[in-house]
Amino acid sequence: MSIPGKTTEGQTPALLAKAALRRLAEQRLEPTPDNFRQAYEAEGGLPSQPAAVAADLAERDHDEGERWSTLISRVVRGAERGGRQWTMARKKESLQRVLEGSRGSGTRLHQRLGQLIASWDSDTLDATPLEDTADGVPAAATAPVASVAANVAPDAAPRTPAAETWPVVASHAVAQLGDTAVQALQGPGVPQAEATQALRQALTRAQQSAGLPPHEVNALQVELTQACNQARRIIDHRHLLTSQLTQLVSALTDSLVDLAEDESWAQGQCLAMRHQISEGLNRRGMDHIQALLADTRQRQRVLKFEREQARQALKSLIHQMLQELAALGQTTDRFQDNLGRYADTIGAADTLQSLAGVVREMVAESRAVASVVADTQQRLHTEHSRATELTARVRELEDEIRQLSAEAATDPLTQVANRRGLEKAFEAERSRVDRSNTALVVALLDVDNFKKLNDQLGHNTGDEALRFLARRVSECLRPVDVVARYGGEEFVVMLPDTSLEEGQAALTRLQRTLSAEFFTHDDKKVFITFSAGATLYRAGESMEAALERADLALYEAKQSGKNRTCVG
Ligand SMILES: Nc1nc2c(ncn2[C@@H]2O[C@H](COP(=O)(O)OP(=O)(O)OP(=O)(O)O)[C@@H](O)[C@H]2O)c(=O)[nH]1
Repeated sequence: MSIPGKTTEGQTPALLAKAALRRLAEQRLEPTPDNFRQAYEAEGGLPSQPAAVAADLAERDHDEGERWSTLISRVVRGAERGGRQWTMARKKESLQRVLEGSRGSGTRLHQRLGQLIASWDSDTLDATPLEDTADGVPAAATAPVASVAANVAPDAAPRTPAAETWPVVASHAVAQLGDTAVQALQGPGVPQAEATQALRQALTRAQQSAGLPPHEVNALQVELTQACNQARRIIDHRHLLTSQLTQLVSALTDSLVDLAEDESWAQGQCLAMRHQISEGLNRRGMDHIQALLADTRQRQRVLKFEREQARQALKSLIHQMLQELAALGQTTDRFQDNLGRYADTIGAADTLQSLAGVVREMVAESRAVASVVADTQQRLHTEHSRATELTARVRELEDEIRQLSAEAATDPLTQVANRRGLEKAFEAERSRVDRSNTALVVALLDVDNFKKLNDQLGHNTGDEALRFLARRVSECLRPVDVVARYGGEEFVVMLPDTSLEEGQAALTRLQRTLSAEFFTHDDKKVFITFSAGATLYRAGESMEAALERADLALYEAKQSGKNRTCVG
């Protein structure tokens, strides 16, 4: 610090120093060298900045001017240069935002302008052609625009600077999307392995791309686009295969009808399969149809075995009867022969005694023949009854097997109608409503907290709960009402000739009844409730349309506390 020897007012340096210390004390400032110098200069009426400081400031000012003029030249050049992603309008808009968002700080303004220009610089006209997104913005432009927009957004509530968050989010997104794509590509085959490897490599390079020069960024973008196109081709191909597979299964179900031993057996199952396929491939539907087919197959196998046994028994019975008849024939033939012999003997008999002997023989033999005939008759009668029984059983079994096709319309677990049965019933109800112009309530029922029940008491108890519910609903409603399992823990109920208010009241009554009951499973008492949504069928609409409204009402019932019926 330089202290001048004498002031203009003739005060000595010692006096000035004392006055400076007093000033510091009055202003409660610490006696640091800078504070003391300023107080000393103030007391002495000296210029407040020494020449060295002024020179220093002038130098800094010059540097600052240089820095800004370089930056502004870059802004001007950048603004004049065309770009693929950074259009003129976008550049103008971003520049505006940077200026508005950094008004309070020159340093920040400088820094953000620098970032913005760097982003413009990385956008060159020879970049790889990009695919347009639906809203017309080039897909690859989204990332830089988003990142810069985030960087230059005006400050609002305190938040982490976008420049710090964006790389973290982007890196996370790349990792997650990469994993998802790689998983989607999984499968045997060289193309899959190649596409997976290409995608992995491109993504790894993308994650390490921070600070790459513009031309390398462009190369990386090309690599990423190629890897994604390769992956997309494989996934598209998979979609195609799935739809072809669906068509194939559909064609197979048709030909199964022709190949089946008895058309009606296969027909029901094939119709159920075809119906399921037409509804689209979903996991629940596929599980359902597989269970249905497995159950039907198993029951048919048992019935066919029984029928075969009955047929065999009938065959051996008929064989036995033929033997009996043959044996009888032999006996009667022999008797016939003997009768001729007896006639000769009687003709030649010359004494009463010899005549009596022949007659005795004849009577004995005819008694024996009569007894054989009676026995045979008795046996044939018994065998005939047995054969009649067996024939009836074979017919019965064949009827049962045939009936299994009808059971493709019945849910094997709950024994109420399944979807196919429901559709049939709906068609019948619909034409009845159209004919008689009466009201039809369509309701969707859903067991409450069923997942919890399954989790806590086991899947078997869950199945039992569904059986119990289906039984109780069927018992409590009128015989004309239709109950069907819609899938999982959902049931559809159709109440013909019923107003919406009556339908709601009936379902609410059912809910109260059920709330007071329980079923036992493995010695445990199990209580279940259900929520319902009901709607009035509107003439001409599809079942799905009515169920959609019922579903909305069901949602309301669930949301408003469950175990209740809402209408929609
Ligand atoms: N035991 C058994 N469970 C089934 C069957 N079909 C579906 N489920 C189960 O039913 C449960 C349905 O659960 P969610 O859809 O979450 O419904 P929730 O637990 O009843 O909940 P809320 O409907 O909101 O009351 C799932 O756990 C399914 O696995 C079935 O045939 N048997």
